[in-house]
Amino acid sequence: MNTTKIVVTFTGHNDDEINAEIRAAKENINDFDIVEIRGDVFDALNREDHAKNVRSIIDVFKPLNKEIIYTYRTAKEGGSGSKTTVEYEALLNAICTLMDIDYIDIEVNSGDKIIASVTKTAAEHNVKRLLSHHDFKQTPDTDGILSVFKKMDDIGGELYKAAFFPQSSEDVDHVTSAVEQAKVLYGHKVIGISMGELGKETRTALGEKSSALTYGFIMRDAAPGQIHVSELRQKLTH
Ligand SMILES: O=C1C[C@@](O)(C(=O)O)C[C@@H](O)[C@@H]1O
Repeated sequence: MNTTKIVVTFTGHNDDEINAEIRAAKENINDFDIVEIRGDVFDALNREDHAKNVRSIIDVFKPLNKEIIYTYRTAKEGGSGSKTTVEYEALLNAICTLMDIDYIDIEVNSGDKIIASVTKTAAEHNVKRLLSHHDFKQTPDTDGILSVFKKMDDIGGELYKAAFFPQSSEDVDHVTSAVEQAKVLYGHKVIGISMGELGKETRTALGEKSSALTYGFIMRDAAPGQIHVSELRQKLTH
């Protein structure tokens, strides 16, 4: 049986875009299990408006039994977030404290101090940790990817996600074999993504090579190679 959960990534910047995404997601309600809110797209907004947008998405989808991931993807890791490390830490702590979310995405390269601080706040508010690592330029070999998952396991969290950009089909294979081996070591908490056209197969992998989560879009892709959630559901069901 396939156990990969489908995440829909929301990237709307303003009320109109967010409402359009909410409408489209409600029309495809069976095609995803989790909503990812990308807080970095609200970077131009003040704190109140950022919070209002996050809450407006949570308020629709929690009652519909969808889990929520809050992600603030920094520019260093391919997002549009330009907050300083101090602001990043404060934002993640505030979100864990104030919002009814299930998972907080923590970039493992953000440093021990931030990870420890967000870990403490997340535990106090029953929020699970999704540790993440992204490289939009290249892909290490299988051992290199396994060392990223090992670092995550040394820190500890409920989900470990690593996303890389492939230059060749061998790079894609490095991701799938690392996922397969990391699952043996750490269980069904590993997510491996090879981005772009070349890596699309990693988003619909089944069986031993499957990830705990796969990320897709409802209106527009949030990362190269993302697939519409309806296609993900179809591919993962058949
Ligand atoms: O890390 C990930 C995965 C992702 O980058 C992707 O390739 O689908 C999309 C992001 O929104 C998410 O936080």
